[in-house]
Amino acid sequence: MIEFGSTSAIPVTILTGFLGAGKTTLLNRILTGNHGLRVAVLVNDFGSINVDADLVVGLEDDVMSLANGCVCCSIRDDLIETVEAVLARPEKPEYIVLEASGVSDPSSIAMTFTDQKFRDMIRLDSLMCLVDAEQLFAAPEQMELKLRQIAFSDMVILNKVDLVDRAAVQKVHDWLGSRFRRYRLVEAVNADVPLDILLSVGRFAAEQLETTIPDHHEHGPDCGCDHSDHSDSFSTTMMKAERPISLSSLRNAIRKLPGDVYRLKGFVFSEEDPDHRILVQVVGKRMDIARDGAWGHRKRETRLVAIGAPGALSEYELSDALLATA
Ligand SMILES: Nc1nc2c(ncn2[C@@H]2O[C@H](COP(=O)(O)OP(=O)(O)OP(=O)(O)O)[C@@H](O)[C@H]2O)c(=O)[nH]1
Repeated sequence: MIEFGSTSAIPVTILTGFLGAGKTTLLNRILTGNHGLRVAVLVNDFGSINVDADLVVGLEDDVMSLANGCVCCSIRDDLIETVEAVLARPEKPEYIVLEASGVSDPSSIAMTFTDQKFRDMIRLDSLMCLVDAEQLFAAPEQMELKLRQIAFSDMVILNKVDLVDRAAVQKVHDWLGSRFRRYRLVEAVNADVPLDILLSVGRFAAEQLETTIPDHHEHGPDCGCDHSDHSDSFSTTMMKAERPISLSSLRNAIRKLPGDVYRLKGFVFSEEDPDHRILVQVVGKRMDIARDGAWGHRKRETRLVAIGAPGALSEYELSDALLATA
């Protein structure tokens, strides 16, 4: 049985959910919310560029970035060291929020936070899972992971309900209801949920980690293999370019990406608007390309990261696809 820390322990909220479900969006809501807490933020991106850390509002120097791996496995030690560093700060945080990578298994992360080592210092408050109402049934080969992310959480935020009709929302409810005996769910648009169901709710219960994962008939029963570093299920590819690229060509190239590229995100130095950073967000087949702030003192360059099935895209193919047409 896992023991909880003392009541003076710093609460921790973990945000989990599949790639692109809305974790950073929720994190930003928490950070801009009216709670008056000194929050330490840990952001984990599976790819080698931590785009998310760059998108966290107003805390440029205060975000602890964990990139190039997943905190549930390959860079778990980095997570432990980062938590130790946060706890050693002269001005201790009053709250810790971790945005896990979209490929992570939350049970392993929860175990890090409930470890004896941190017993009196931190207390796992809640493990929240963002679910993308539009994309939940996309990439059925990843359903086992999506189920694990939901199963180990104490709250599901069914996000992006603006992108689907009520019948599709009901389909998600029915699907969850047929797999989980009990679950808590709140629907949201842009992860807009009340702060009082997010922070210091004390919902996490150690029993969550003993949950059995429902069968996922979409892809047969659990294969039982070792998902130790996700390399058997995911690959990540990065692209950097210093010369400006054409946005219209980029749009065309993105439309042609293979279907097993689940996520593409990053910043573009564009021909059309060279003074502003362009933010690219691709989740499944949905693409959003929008003007971000001025480059200011930042280096003008394109940095994009793609995550997909193993071998979905080589570095060469990504650069070729995105630059050849520039
Ligand atoms: N239409 C719509 N878009 C949303 C909503 N929530 C988030 N988005 C968009 O979805 C994209 C992905 O959102 P993020 O918050 O970056 O998702 P994430 O889970 O942090 O992504 P990863 O860290 O890459 O796994 C962004 O373009 C968001 O603006 C929503 O409720 N509705």
